Amino acid sequence: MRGIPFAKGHGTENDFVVVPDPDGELDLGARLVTALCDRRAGVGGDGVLRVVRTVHVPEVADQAGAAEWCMDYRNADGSVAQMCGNGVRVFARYLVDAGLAGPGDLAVATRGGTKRVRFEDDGTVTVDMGAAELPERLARVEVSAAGRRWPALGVLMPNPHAVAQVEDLAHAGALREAPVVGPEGSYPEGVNVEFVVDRGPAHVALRVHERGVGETRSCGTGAAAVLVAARRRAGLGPQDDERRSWRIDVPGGRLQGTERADGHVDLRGPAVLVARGELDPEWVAAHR
Ligand SMILES: N[C@@H](CCC[C@H](N)C(=O)O)C(=O)O
Repeated sequence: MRGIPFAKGHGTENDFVVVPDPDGELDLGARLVTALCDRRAGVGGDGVLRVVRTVHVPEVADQAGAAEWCMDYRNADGSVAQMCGNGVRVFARYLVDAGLAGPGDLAVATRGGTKRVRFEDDGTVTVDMGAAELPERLARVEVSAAGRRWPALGVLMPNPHAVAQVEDLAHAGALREAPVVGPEGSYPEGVNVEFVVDRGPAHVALRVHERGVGETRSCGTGAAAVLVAARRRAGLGPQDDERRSWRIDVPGGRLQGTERADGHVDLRGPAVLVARGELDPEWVAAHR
């Protein structure tokens, strides 16, 4: 029996198992996703990126005219999320590397809408992440971790984030458990939490605890949410030209975010393919 192909990649050390399934034939249940992401008994990753033609994914099939390929993203616990900002760069890199797309700009369908991707001359990849939403009901949430509590800003990118400005990233503690975000019920579908410190003008650093994963080395949608929160904190809106571009340091590297006048955030960063291989079909069958 032939093995099922896969690749392994990362963007600022937010790592993914990439599983090509062009015609939507793979039964990618939560059990298999969890097993693939297991760092000891599986391939290991923060999530899975299924590479599938958009027409075969009913939730996003309306994007098929704009984007041939859909990034079907799953968190390491098997849950589904709207978008993955680091994942979409790795996904685009995979499409080109596998000959499924040309090397020019391309569009990727996601549950969070169609994303435009651009390959830069220096090898980095820029993604139009769309515009952040800052709902009034999430304007004053609160994050608690390691015995401390901070006010936070809720940002939808479009997946849910709570951004807390802290004095020291170490104050968030070990982050082995999810930070508590209140008031209770603010995020009925769970939340990604970013802890942020200022590093200088238009320069921040963050740590993140991701919904469905735990602490990760980077989060692209989180970085975009942090950029928007930082600009708003500085009194800057999308129309303000001052400090549009920010350096965003994450534990796994550096991202660059730019808020455009239309409110969209362009996020630029690395996209690395590390390995290709075949999954043992018997192992896959045992984890369905
Ligand atoms: N690491 C991702 C975000 C992945 C989804 C997130 N855990 C969620 O459930 O919303 C990124 O780079 O954006």
